[in-house]
Amino acid sequence: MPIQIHQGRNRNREKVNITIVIDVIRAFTVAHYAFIKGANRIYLVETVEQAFQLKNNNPDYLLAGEVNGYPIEGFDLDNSPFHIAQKDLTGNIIVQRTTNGVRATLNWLDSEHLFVTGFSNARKTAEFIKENHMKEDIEINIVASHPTGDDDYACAVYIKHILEENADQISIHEVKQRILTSHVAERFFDEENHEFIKEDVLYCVKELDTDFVMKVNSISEIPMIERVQVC
Ligand SMILES: O=C(O)[C@H](CS(=O)(=O)O)OP(=O)(O)O
Ligand SMILES: [Mg+2]
Repeated sequence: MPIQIHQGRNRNREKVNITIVIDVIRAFTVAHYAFIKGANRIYLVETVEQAFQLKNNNPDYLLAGEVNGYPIEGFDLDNSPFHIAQKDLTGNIIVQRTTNGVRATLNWLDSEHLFVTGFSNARKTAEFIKENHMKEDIEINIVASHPTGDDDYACAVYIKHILEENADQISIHEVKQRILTSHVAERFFDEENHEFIKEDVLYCVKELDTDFVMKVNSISEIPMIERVQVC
């Protein structure tokens, strides 16, 4: 059961059975909260233009995301888990465009099973895969989507430990510390920088006990994240 960790949003290898794309700060923490707040599905798009095109054809869709971390003019939502957590998104369809998490995911659509997660749903995702997909010869690819950020990499190592059944050898406190002290987190703690709020990173390190995982439906015309219930 080879499990490899790959860092960065670009693709480096052939098709695998299972890919888990991680974006802790902040895209897939946002996605997790969006489902908690009632979102129905999340379409993934590469560009801002594609997002606007979808909205033109479907005015009810909510556009969410960022470019290099900054909110996008004309979008309904930014890339803040803290802000998303204040919304009621019951039944809403979201279109997400982000720099790392979404773009990395779009590079792995040919995986037999493709999951996305932040830290908030990492354990649940790893346990779901362990229970439902583990076979001797299965190849698992864990993608830490930020090209240099230790937030995603630390979470990838955490997931790998759970999948390999040696979670007791990793300290969850250390994983959280690595996220909090990653260079990606820095600007959220900079009090001079009003574009970024520390609450976001604090939300990103909260492990939540929810009853679903986030799986990508890649045969849909536009790839989308769906909520898969865990028994
Ligand atoms: O908005 C974010 O937190 C980041 C921005 S970036 O990594 O600094 O470009 O995007 P994400 O795709 O959520 O990592
Ligand atoms: Mg990120």
